[in-house]
This record gives sequence, C-alpha cells and structure tokens, in this order.
Amino acid sequence: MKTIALLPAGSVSDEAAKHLFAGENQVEWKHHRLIADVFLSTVNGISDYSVIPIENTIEGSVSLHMDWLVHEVDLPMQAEWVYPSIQNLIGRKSELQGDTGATLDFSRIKKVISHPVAMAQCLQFLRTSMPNAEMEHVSSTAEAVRIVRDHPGEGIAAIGTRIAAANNGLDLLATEITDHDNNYTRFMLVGKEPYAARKSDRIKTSILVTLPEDFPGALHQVLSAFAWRRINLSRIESRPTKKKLGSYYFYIEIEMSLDSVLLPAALQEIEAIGCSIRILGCYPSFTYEQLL
Ligand SMILES: O=C(O)C(=O)Cc1ccccc1
Repeated sequence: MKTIALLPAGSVSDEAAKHLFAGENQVEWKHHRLIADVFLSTVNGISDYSVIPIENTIEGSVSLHMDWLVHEVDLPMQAEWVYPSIQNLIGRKSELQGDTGATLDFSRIKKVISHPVAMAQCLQFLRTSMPNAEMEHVSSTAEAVRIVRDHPGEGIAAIGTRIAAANNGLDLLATEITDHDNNYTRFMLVGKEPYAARKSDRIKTSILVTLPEDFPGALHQVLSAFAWRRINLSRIESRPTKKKLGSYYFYIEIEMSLDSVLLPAALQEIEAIGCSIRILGCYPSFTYEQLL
C-alpha cells in the first residue's frame, strides 16, 4: 500500500495523480488544502509520496512549489509526468440568467477565484468575457469550486475541473477556457523511496548549482561541462537563494541518469571550479500518452 499526499479531490493534481497511479489499487490518497501540508505529510512520514505541480506550459515554473522543494524540505524527486490542464468556468447558471432565460450574462459575475496557475491560463478569456470581475487567488482550483458552492447568490465563479463542478453540484458556465491549446502541467512525485511501478526510457537528473562569487564566466563554465560531453539540458532556471539580494542558484534538469559515466564526471568538473551542487533527484520522466 502506498500513501500519496496531494491537493484536494477534484484538483488538477488529483486528476494527474490518478493518471500516474491508474490501475494500481493499493493506493491511499491524503488530500490537503495547502501545498505546504502536502509536502509536510511526506516529510513527517504520514505519506510515502507527495504530488507537486512544478511547471505549466503557459505560466512557466510554479515558483512557490519549486521554492518549497529547494528551501523547506529535502525530498528526492522520484518521477515526473505531464498532464493536460483543461480549465472551465464554474458557477450557477441560475445566477447569470436574466428574465428572458437562456443566455448567460457573464457581467453578473463579480468575482472569479482560482489557483494562480489556473487563473494565469485564462486571463484573456476573463478580460474579454467579464472585464469588470475581480480576480482572487486561492490554494487550489478545487478549493475555489468549494467556495463557490458555499456562497450562493454572491456572483462568484471558479476556474476548475469538470470533476470538481460535478462533485459540488455546480454548472459548467464555459468549458475549455484556457487561452492557448496544448496546455500541460508537469508534476513531480517526491518522497524517500524510488518509484518503480512503471519504467521509462527517459531518465532525468535535477540539480541545484550555486556559483562561486566573483568568478567571471562561472555559468559559462558550468554549461560547457555539459556541452562538450554532449549532455542535453531540458531546463535551466535561476531563483533567489533568499540569503542576499542578487544571490541566485540555478535549477538545472539534465537528460541523463546519474548512473551514466558521463554525468558524474561533468558534476565533478563543475565542483572543481568552486560551484556547489545539490542533487534533487534522478527519476523517470513520462509523457501523457506513455501513461494511457
Ligand atoms: O489547483 C489545482 O487544481 C492544482 O492541482 C494546482 C494546479 C493548478 C493549475 C494547473 C495545474 C495545477
């Protein structure tokens, strides 16, 4: 039996997690309202893994979650997979219908609430369909839908999944409202134990590199340690160390397993120039189709 911590039922994370663990009946889900509690559940040994959304096609890195992974906890990355992010506008049709019935009057929506990543995916839709509505961020799309359920008659709508609308007895006011197609979110499974339920040919390694101070060209040297070995990088991102203004570390995703001969040699070379390296994990990567 594996216990998995994740955001609430009906969240995008919930759909995505069920996609990775499809067909496994020995799974227990522990839903949490806040991503901090999702992480802490695994840190405290209450669950084996946490499911963390880390990157989205439209919004890019989910910085809050990446920062938790790096600064607050020490949980190795064990698998990553992508899942389509399909968002819908959810509320009560009856609140948006005038005397004449049928058409929905979106100008009656005073406020739209959702998770910041979901909201960011639908900004054009919101701007054109309800330019005067306020926007408010909450901890998940599922939480947003629950709030709409608990506040009838207040002109509030949520952005969330179809499942959340159905679970809460609410209507789909508009479907598939993201501003761009091909909107995917990348999820990470973190925990102490390796994930071995499925195999992938694509193995990645994630590291954090902190550059030495006053070393001109340090980042160039780091990148060249990978480049001349023809090691492919799929993501590189700088984030503040939170210790000093202007001090950053680099989060780097490498398309190679730590078990290879080449990668440990590249990492040694990088350390030799005075960089510090923290390995965040070496894990299989799955496409959406691979898990179908
Ligand atoms: O709020 C949710 O439903 C989540 O799981 C976080 C999220 C939000 C939007 C896209 C992907 C994940």
